[in-house]
Amino acid sequence: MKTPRTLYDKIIDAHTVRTLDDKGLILLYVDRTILNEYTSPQAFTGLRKAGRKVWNPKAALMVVDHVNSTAAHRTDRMPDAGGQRQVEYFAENARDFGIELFDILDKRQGIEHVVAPEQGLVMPGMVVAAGDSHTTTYGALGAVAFGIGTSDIEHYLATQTLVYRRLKTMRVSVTGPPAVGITSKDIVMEVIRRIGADGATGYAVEFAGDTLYAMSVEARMTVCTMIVEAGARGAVMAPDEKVIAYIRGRPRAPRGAMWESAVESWHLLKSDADARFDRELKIDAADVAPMVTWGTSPDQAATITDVVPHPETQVDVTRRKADLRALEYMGLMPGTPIASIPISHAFIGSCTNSRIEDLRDAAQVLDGRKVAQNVRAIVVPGSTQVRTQAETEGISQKFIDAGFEWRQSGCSMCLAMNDDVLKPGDRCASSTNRNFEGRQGAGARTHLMSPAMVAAAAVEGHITDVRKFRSGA
Ligand SMILES: CC(C)[C@H](C(=O)O)[C@@H](O)C(=O)O
Ligand code: SF4
Repeated sequence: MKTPRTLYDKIIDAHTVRTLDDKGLILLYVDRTILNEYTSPQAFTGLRKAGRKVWNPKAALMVVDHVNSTAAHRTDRMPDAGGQRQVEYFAENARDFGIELFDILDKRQGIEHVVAPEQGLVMPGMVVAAGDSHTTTYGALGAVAFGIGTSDIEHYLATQTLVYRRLKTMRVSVTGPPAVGITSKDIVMEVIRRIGADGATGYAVEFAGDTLYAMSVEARMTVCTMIVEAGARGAVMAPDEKVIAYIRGRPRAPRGAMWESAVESWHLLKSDADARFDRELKIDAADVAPMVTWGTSPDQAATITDVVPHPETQVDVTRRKADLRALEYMGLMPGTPIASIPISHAFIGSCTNSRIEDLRDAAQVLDGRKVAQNVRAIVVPGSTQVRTQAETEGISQKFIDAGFEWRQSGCSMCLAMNDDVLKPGDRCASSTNRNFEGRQGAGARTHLMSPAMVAAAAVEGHITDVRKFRSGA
């Protein structure tokens, strides 16, 4: 009898070129990569020095996303000289190595993790590795996907393979209907709070359970993106009919007979019923409430009805110290209700939460309301296509009417690598995924939450419970 296998193991087995040791080290075939201007330059320099070519230029796409401006009328000039050099070298590499590039003025440009699914470049059963940790996003489409470092990018480009150590497997099952107004962002933040910022280190996480399958593919991308913040080095979900419908007809999706046979094989992609996972986590969706981070690590989070915790109640000494330091950086007193913390900025964007349905959800909260006077609110669509669609649907107008700045796409204020940078002491309600010290600018304070929660905070001028803005809540 065959040993039952997890979906992760099935996909990795199907891509194993050679076993390199008896502890899970393998030579792994990788189907595709996406390159950005920030992590790829050294890889190309390495190839140039060694006089190597890219093995299969068609299996890569280059997208500018981290360093570019998101100004409404942007040009192809980058905000600073460093970014300009990166983008110019990026274009030179695209030309010299024959790889397709979506540059900053291309109407298909955007954050790589939004663009690749949008183009139909990622499909179930694939292995996708790319120079950005949030590559795990593609797990939502049934691919095993993970971030790699610069030397691995070079190895991949030259050979289409990686020296890869198999991960342990963790299944996160979320079941039952969520309470009204709860998003997949709240669910993944709750998972991270429970298992900790290193809880998934060394694991590939498979998301399972009816809750996420009842949600859209975009909502599933949010959980697969953000599980990186628990240390996961890979994410995957068995594809269902929604995934197939999502991919059908996209520019790079197969067509005709190829499509039919692909779909047939995708139906087989699931973990065996009795497959054993190294770790299991079960969450009842009804227990999840809107989540907000109060600290400087994504697991320093609380529900909207909680208060900022008292570090002295923390038994673990290391965690107590980390909590104290975080509260100092965040300028927060223990016992302060989360739903009273004033903000100076509101940011909706990032690969975690900048897809069309995130914008629709936030716009619904904003409908007929205004951003509080002392708040600067910014919305940055995940791609130029998302931006165009939001304009067609009238969503952009709702943001503008409420007092949000309507921007061009890019990573923007998710990280201080372009001109969207906060000042020391600024406090931002943010739909992003990282709240590290200085992430949005030196001395700036980040509170992670769902896009709808950011919209609600923007309106009230302080962090607040979005459920009171929701009809039916
Ligand atoms: C710049 C890049 C290396 C980085 C990542 O890998 O995640 C960035 O996208 C981030 O979100 O911090
Ligand atoms: S949006 Fe943020 S998390 Fe996503 S790739 Fe860009 S910088 Fe990284």
